[in-house]
Amino acid sequence: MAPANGAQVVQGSGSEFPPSTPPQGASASAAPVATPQLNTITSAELLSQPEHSSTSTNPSSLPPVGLVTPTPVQPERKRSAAFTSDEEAESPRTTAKRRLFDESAAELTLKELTLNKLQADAAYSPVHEPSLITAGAGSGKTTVMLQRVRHMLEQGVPPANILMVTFSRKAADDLKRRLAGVTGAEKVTALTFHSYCYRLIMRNYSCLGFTAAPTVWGSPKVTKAVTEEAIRRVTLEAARQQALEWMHASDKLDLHSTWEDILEVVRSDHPAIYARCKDAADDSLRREQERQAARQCRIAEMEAQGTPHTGKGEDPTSALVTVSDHVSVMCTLVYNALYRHYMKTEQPTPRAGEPDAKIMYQDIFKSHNAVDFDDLLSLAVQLLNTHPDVLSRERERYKMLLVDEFQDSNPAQIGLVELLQSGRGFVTAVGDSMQSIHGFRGADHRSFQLFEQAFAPPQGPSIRRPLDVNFRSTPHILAAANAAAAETQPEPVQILKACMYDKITALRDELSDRGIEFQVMKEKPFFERVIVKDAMAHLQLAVNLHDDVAFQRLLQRLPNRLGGQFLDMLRSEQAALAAQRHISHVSMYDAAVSLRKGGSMTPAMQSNLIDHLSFCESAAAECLGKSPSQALYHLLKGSGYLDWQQGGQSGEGDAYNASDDYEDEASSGDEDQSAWSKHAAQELKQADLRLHQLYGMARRFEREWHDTCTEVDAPAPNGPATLQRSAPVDQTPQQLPGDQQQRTIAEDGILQLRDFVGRCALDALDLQTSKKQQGVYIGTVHSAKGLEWDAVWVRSHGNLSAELPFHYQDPGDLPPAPTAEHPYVSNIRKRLTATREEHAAEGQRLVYVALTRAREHLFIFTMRNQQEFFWKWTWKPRCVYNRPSDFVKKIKERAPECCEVKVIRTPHEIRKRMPATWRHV
Ligand SMILES: Nc1ncnc2c1ncn2[C@@H]1O[C@H](COP(=O)(O)OP(=O)(O)OP(=O)(O)O)[C@@H](O)[C@H]1O
Repeated sequence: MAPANGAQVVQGSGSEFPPSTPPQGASASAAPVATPQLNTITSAELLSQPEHSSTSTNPSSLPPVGLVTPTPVQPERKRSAAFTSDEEAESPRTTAKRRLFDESAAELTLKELTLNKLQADAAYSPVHEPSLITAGAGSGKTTVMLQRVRHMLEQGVPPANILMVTFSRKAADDLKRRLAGVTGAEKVTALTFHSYCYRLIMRNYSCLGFTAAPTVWGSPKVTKAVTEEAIRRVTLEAARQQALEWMHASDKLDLHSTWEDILEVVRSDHPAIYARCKDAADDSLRREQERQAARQCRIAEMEAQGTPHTGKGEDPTSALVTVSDHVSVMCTLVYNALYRHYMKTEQPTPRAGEPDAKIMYQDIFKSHNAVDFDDLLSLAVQLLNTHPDVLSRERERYKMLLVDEFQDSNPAQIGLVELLQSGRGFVTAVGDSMQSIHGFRGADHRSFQLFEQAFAPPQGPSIRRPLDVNFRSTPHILAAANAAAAETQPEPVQILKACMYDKITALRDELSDRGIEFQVMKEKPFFERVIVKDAMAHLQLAVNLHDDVAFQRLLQRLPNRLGGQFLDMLRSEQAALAAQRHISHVSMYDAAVSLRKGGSMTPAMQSNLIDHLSFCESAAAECLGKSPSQALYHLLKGSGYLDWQQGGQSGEGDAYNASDDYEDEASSGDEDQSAWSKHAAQELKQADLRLHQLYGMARRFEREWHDTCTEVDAPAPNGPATLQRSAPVDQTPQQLPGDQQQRTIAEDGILQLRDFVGRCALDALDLQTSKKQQGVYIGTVHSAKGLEWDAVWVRSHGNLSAELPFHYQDPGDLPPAPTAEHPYVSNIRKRLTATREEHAAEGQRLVYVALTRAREHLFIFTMRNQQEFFWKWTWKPRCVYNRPSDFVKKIKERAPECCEVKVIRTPHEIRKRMPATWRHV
């Protein structure tokens, strides 16, 4: 039988590998486990084949790092077949497009792949043994991980017990996609670290002190507002403590005195100071009121002219500001005045223990029943550490754990893996230290060592499984990548692919001959669209009435919207209620209920408020027993939003071009829709394609959810008693009687809805990529990690390391640190000033990742001159001269045979035409 990659293979005999033992817990008398029926090559055969001379598994025969050993053998891939076979029958344009953009055409399915010896060793080692697969880019690490899952399934591990974890949603989807066709694989769970943690927290929220399943907040706007609020609260609290110390002589004050008490004492003991501060604070209040009044007038004028007020520019996070600004200004002024006063009269005593901004920050989230995206991991670890029952349930549920891209794990992620697998080690980790590009957000470069310390048996054999052949890129591409990263010692890899350098010019000629245009995909992310945000706010409110961001959004976006004047009343009511109840935060919903009872409003406002609240209150009940897609439809209908959209009255400035980013997720793979579901989908489609797309996402989520959550969950402390399901929720399960059945379906629905809302919140924060196959994918190197394309264009200017999310800055360029900087702020400062060496090394790895994404064609652009905006205390445009990146120079020096240098346009033209120039390669 001819192997897919041109190598001769023999059927695996089973004697080559240690015989597999059944997974722990299986009966000792169980029938012997079948040897994997996959083609394998013995090392002897490998060595005996001339075309594989460079793939010897003897480490001493590996070429020196940075050198490439091209061989004349090119593995036959599906892609190659597609290039030659039916080409004549197709129009030239279609063929060329398919060649460039059809990712799936380039891929061999798992069953078709023939693993080499090292890959087979790694994939088929006993499933209950820990394994650390480390190798360079394109060497098949992910492929081996998937083969290992397939092996586990063949060994009888229940699919529901297998959890694959990776770093982005796209990568998780990709794992599932590549497993398609393997029996049982649809029930295997593939999640990102964050979504796993969110699921865990959502099912056990009360153990962490939440009142309901928390909402995930992570958008930069929200976190910035919370950070500001936390810093303000910390500053005020520190000032309060200091003011108390200065005024210790006053018998009217003690440790628990509030700012109101302090102000009262200042008013009686220091009337002059008080009067000065009060005047200044009143002045600032008056100015704020004038600003608000002017804004109201503008809105009223716009409405009178028939111009819809879109709410654009309004900051939904302003809802987070709960401490009255006026009080805050007053306190700061008094603090400063007291400081000056006591500095003159006596030596101030040193401050007492500083309040912690991080704790304050988390408290603010908790008071909103929300969690910060970045805290999901540490909260999950905290949960598992403090609740052994939850931990043992999780260990029981996911016995087998496989982690991709392990080099990017941070300490919390490593801790999570250790917790879930401590004492047994049914865990496989896969990674490449050369591709560690998340150091800026805390990834720990010692992750492999920590893994070995945790799971390798002290005196036993090594658990490292190296791989040695790059199956992805042409020799020239790999030589260029190795040259670019030469100083950072990449894992050595050899080449199995033939040189395809001559094809680069062929591709260029082909493109221009056929008039193919590049389609640039740089859409506004789906979850950033106004209509999608509106629809999501409906769902968010249904699962958490106290989600202020969603509450405020609907307040201002639904047809009977309540304007800015009402919002001001609501905020004052929130502050008043919080003060009255001696708590830090009262939700907008609670404040609105209080206003409904007796607020001084106009009758129109009153009636709109009553309508709005009755919709919000019925939303949660409405969703009980409904799947996310059903809930979405019913909520949009119930609030009047759907009809409003159908009437085309929303008048949003979010013009939608149907060809932009629409994917018909509702129909694909969803053939067994009920008549009701078809009708709902149709109605949503008529209203707006994006609503239809969201509905499709919900349907897809439901199918996956049922695939991966069908086993019985042990009763969670706050979750439903049972989660038994075998049928989709729009069909009635037969096995449960009466009330119990009703209750289970209802609880199941709300749990599923929460899960869906959480998933969408995480997706909105994940790297935004389109799933569209057609067109050029444009993204960051970070978002391209783990993926591959036939042709890759890399834009380089200066140095790619300048593209790292945290720029290196000379400490001298940073604003001077205040004398008493809070530790939280100094931490951020420290991250900003990572050493120049650390930054440069991560930049080099970034280059390596970028270049190794290419299968056959790699273009690197360096612009000599370009207009740039750069940050130097102010935004200023200026034209800068770019010296070629260091890595471009390195490639030219070390691998000159690999590159062709070509000037494609004058700098002026490039400047004028970017990004359209990308079309004219
Ligand atoms: N034994 C094999 N025969 C043929 N092709 C293979 C083999 N192993 C892997 N490949 C192909 O090589 C390419 C790279 O594989 P994979 O993505 O698993 O590598 P990786 O090591 O995870 O890469 P990276 O570190 O860059 O993410 C894929 O197209 C895969 O199908």
